Amino acid sequence: MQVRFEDVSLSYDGQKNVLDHLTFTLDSHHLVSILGPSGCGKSTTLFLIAGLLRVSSGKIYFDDKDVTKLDAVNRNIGMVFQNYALYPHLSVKDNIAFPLKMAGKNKKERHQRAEELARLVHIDDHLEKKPGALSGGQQQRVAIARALAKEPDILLMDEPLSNLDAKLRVEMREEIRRIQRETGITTIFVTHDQAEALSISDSVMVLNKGIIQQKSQAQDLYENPANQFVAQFIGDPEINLIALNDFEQTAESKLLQTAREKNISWVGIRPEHLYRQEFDQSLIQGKVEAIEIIAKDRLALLKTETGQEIRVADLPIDFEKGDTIGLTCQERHFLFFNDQGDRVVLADDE
Ligand SMILES: Nc1ncnc2c1ncn2[C@@H]1O[C@H](COP(=O)(O)OP(=O)(O)OP(=O)(O)O)[C@@H](O)[C@H]1O
Repeated sequence: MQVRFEDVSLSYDGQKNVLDHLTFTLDSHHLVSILGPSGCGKSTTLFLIAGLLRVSSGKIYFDDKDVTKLDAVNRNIGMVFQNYALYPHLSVKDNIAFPLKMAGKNKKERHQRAEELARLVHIDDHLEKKPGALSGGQQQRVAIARALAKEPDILLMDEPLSNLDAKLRVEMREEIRRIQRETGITTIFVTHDQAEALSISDSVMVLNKGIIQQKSQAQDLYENPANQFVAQFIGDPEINLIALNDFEQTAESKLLQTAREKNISWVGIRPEHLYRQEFDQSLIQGKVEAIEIIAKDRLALLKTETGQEIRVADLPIDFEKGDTIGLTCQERHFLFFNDQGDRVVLADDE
């Protein structure tokens, strides 16, 4: 089922738009993440799709059907929340079967379907247990199975992995991907965690302050951010935004000269794209302020003479704190931004 917003705005107080004229299409049978910082409007978007909130203006379509005014119960949606929301007094099997009971299905049918779904989410060894006897990851498996019980057209997941520890989060995100692929159900996954969104989604919609910043495939967000916000939000450690004036002019190329002519203010360079270079050929020089080595990750923090901080990742640490070193980067990795934070693609930059 395709989900389409047409110029949708939502205001909780009748004054300020929490979602501001959103227009987007989420493709059928895809897993799409809505990603953004806290308070950007992710859950609000999800609740509008679910029919738990009403738009202030605009229209929502499921395929060609206008569902803007349709109640939640008539939208055929499955929902999974952060806190699982299972019934503690019911067994795993009865939790999964509960929506079918409400729909008046007979016991045999209910149990058959619950067992089938339990197998799908790999919880079939625990059918008779109560939720309290399960781990967080197992409880979330039950919640997913329950959400799928009525064969919804769309599965909505609101930060479903936030309550799990780091290792389990990684395991469960792979599981969600697998379950989505096996069922083919259109899934909309809300998260503030970029690694989560980038790793499991067919496409990612980045929101900030109720406005869509970019909607594209994960790798594209990293390689081709539409603006400074996306460039800074995607990528860990965060991208360096270096004032063009901070570059050493001795090694300046034609591309950087063009950038100056086009009034580029900032050059974005990802920490992993910087490497060491002799002073006379380096783009930028800085004093090493800190070196951080955590397992396989190596990170250095430098400061230029003008006080600009530069993060460098994945480089051989053949220098010490206090050393001044030269750095450079291949031009194909430059990302140019103007003063308004918009991306500017220079002809030579293609
Ligand atoms: N019921 C409400 N009444 C008034 N304002 C609300 C209500 N729910 C959310 N908001 C506000 O709307 C904005 C968007 O909230 P929303 O919960 O959609 O953001 P979010 O991106 O899901 O954030 P988080 O990741 O923190 O859950 C926030 O500024 C929030 O304070």
